[in-house]
Amino acid sequence: MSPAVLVRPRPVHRGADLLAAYLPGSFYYTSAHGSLLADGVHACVEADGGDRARAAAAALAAAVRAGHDDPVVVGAIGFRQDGPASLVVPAVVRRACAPAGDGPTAPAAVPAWTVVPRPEPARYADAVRRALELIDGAELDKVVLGRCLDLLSGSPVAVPALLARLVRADPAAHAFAVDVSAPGDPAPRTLVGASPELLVSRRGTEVVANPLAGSAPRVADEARDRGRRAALLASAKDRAEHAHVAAEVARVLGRFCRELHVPAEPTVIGTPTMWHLSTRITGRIADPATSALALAEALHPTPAVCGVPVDRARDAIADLEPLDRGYFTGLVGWTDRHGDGEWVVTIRCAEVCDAAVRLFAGAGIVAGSDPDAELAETGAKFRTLLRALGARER
Ligand SMILES: C=C(O[C@H]1C=CC=C(C(=O)O)[C@@H]1O)C(=O)O
Repeated sequence: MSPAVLVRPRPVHRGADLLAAYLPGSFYYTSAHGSLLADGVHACVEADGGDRARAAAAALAAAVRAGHDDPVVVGAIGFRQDGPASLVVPAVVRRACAPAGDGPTAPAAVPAWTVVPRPEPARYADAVRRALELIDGAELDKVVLGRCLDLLSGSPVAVPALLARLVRADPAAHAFAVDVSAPGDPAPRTLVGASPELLVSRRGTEVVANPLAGSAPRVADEARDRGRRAALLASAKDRAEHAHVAAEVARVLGRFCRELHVPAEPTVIGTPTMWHLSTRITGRIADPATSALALAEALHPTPAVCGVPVDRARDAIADLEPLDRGYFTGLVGWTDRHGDGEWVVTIRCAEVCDAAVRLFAGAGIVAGSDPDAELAETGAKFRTLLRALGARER
């Protein structure tokens, strides 16, 4: 007689089905490694002001004791340590090994959007000038300054259709949708985006981070587009901007890894809208108790979203950016009870609440940055979301 089946095979879903099943309130995440759709709340993970990795590990252990057979912590953490966070152990998690893949996507309806830049573009360029003064005065080496676009439509935004367009537009991106509703919100609030930047992943002992910094907007003409890519790779200013991030990510991961491979030179990766300098760093974790979320918390905020030195950059951001970033430039992802997981930098994203959408884009400022070019770069970064929303590009 054949032995009893002790392990029930976990249902494996199709990536496209998980995307189709997403509804606001769920957590959705997809990358080249697969997709995850999570529903309901088994437990909230609370950790005021940090050590969320420890709180997540405790919540996962409690979920196992309560009989949850495959608990995962999913969610988003804001830019500031004392900022917002939305982390839960969901009641139900469905996974697909493959990403969402191709599939039909209804073209974006073309609603009449009212668009308000915050701050005004000229004020953003002024803030970049002031950051350059701080850099000239040797107070800072790098700071990332962001700006927002507030869009208002005549009717509520269909978040599932927006998410599907983001996933289909760039299957290589890490696309996500997270419920970030807060008390006082007039309607459910969703953080939705397609980040090109892997903060860190851990699978077994393998650790991967893929910092990006140093960017050029893409153009339709192929020859000019190739020229921009080559110019980015040759740009001393962009290489310096990138080196800060790669060095800091390598330094932090070096504390946790027994092997670390850091390529000496950046490469260029492309999204449909941008070229970016990229360094793929790989390592082997020294202590298996260090979870993907613990690594992510140690790395955040990297100089891809904050700056160097980090405390002065934080102060400069607080002084020079008129809006609180909230979840923008934080992290989104998941971690499981084995410590495996994947966390991305919360960029190329928007918060959607009923008919209102806030987009965020930032750019790294270093010696040699040009305020108008940084304004144009942030404008180009908005295109990921503007295209998916069917709004006019700016
Ligand atoms: C802060 C953003 O991008 C960061 C990540 C990649 C490249 C960046 C840059 O070239 O400035 C930024 O550091 C954003 O897209 O909003």
